[in-house]
Amino acid sequence: MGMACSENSVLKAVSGEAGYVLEDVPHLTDYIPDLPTCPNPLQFNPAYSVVKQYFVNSDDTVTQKIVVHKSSPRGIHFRRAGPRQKVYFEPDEVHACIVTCGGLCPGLNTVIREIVCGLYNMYGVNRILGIDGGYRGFYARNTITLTPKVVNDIHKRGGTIIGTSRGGHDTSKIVDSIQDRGINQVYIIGGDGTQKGAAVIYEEIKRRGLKVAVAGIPKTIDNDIPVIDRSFGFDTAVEEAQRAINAAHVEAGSIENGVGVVKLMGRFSGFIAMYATLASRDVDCCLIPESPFYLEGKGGLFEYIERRLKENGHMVIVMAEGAGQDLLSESLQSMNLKDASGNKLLQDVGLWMSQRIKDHFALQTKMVLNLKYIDPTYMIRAIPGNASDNVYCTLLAQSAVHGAMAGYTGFTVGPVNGRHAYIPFYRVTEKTNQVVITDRMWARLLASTNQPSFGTTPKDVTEVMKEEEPQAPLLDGDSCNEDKILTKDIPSMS
Ligand SMILES: Nc1ncnc2c1ncn2[C@@H]1O[C@H](COP(=O)(O)OP(=O)(O)OP(=O)(O)O)[C@@H](O)[C@H]1O
Ligand SMILES: O=P(O)(O)OC[C@H]1O[C@](O)(CO)[C@@H](O)[C@@H]1O
Ligand SMILES: [Mg+2]
Repeated sequence: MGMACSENSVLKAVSGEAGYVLEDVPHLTDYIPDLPTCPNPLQFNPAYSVVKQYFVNSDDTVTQKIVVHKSSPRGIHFRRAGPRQKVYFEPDEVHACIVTCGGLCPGLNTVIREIVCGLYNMYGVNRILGIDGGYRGFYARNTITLTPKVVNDIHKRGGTIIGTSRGGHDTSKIVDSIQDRGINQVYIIGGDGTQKGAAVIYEEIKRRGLKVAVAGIPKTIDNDIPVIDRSFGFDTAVEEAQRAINAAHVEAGSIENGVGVVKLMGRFSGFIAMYATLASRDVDCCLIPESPFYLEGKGGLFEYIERRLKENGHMVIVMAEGAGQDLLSESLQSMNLKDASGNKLLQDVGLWMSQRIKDHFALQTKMVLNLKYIDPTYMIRAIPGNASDNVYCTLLAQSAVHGAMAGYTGFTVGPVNGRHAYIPFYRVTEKTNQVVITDRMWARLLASTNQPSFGTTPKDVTEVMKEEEPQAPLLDGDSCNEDKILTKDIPSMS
């Protein structure tokens, strides 16, 4: 049973006792009845034969909310990812393709590698194509044949061996190409825009009644995709950012009144800047889009820089690229440029800020200032995934493969409170996660940097808390995953 929800997608929800809700993902049998099944070939695989209860129980679900109160309803759950006893594709029937879209991210090649190896080694599938250069590659480019041999070493390289792009999403041309090539499993790796694109591809495939499974693997270096615990590549990016912050610290500490400014990625969310700052401990000020700040006057950034230099002789500032964009557009003429996907192009806040700091010290103070600006933006994402991201990418890829083989479609995969789950597209595209500045993680950061609150007084924080979380006190990271949008509309189906 389902009900209409946003755009064309149908909310497949099942409710149980004590406020339990399963937000399920679509299945090919929802629109193609009587599809034949066959036993999962994994049960004959010697590597897995020793594993007790290797197959996921068909009732297993993963809870979205891990912190609950005695009287809380059980809340939203997602279907647990993993291999099923029955599959809906014979191995030699499968013709899979993989596409990567949006910006680069460490671990992209690992996901590609593990989809290919998972399909080959676990399910005996040997027809897999890479779509060259993102969505437009479906209809504008030749495909790339992917085998375990071709992908063997690619996890050691940054980037994506099949290329990526922004823009160029023409749904009907893409689905025509899927149909013409006889593709029946589509693995789509990309960020929020890509997952929106995957959702419309799934809708069109369903409309045409095709036996084609569409699986999304969420990617974003900014770690701003809701529901999932974290996105792959984020850990690697934070680690790589340490090198830039170290360099800024060494430079600043070696010269009179040295200031190191480091700009990191994060258009709308400051997760990379926040985690890189917390990890480093050398940072005196972290500026993110979620936390407004100002430059001049009492309690402003310039006053803080002067004070830190007088106290300590040097300082390091880390900024997310989306921080202070309001200040920038006030002083520069706003350009309003967009990339091919329609994302707003930001102006270089790091350069602008560095110049403003230099001007302030030259014109308003008698202090010497030595400022070094470091912009490692692309260096933190054009590298291979680290060990932890590589393991994570393997699980994501295998979860996607198990899901598609089991006939699920129109889903994205990811860990929810540590367990991999199949999540409906709308859940990961309906909003973007941001750092919650009333959360304990941001408080930890402020305690570590000692930066000013820039007018965010305890009173303001209390007000925000009253509005945002009526009864939940500061739960670590929990408020990032709060969801208030669809749950109230779900009808009871018990
Ligand atoms: N609403 C949408 N419907 C269909 N396709 C979309 C939509 N939004 C974006 N796309 C397509 O998805 C692809 C990737 O989008 P985008 O460039 O915004 O990157 P992304 O997936 O959000 O990743 P990131 O932001 O991490 O770089 C593009 O080809 C774009 O045309
Ligand atoms: O310069 P590009 O390739 O468009 O990508 C830049 C953007 O991609 C992101 O990393 C998102 O993936 C943003 O943080 C950043 O602004
Ligand atoms: Mg995006």
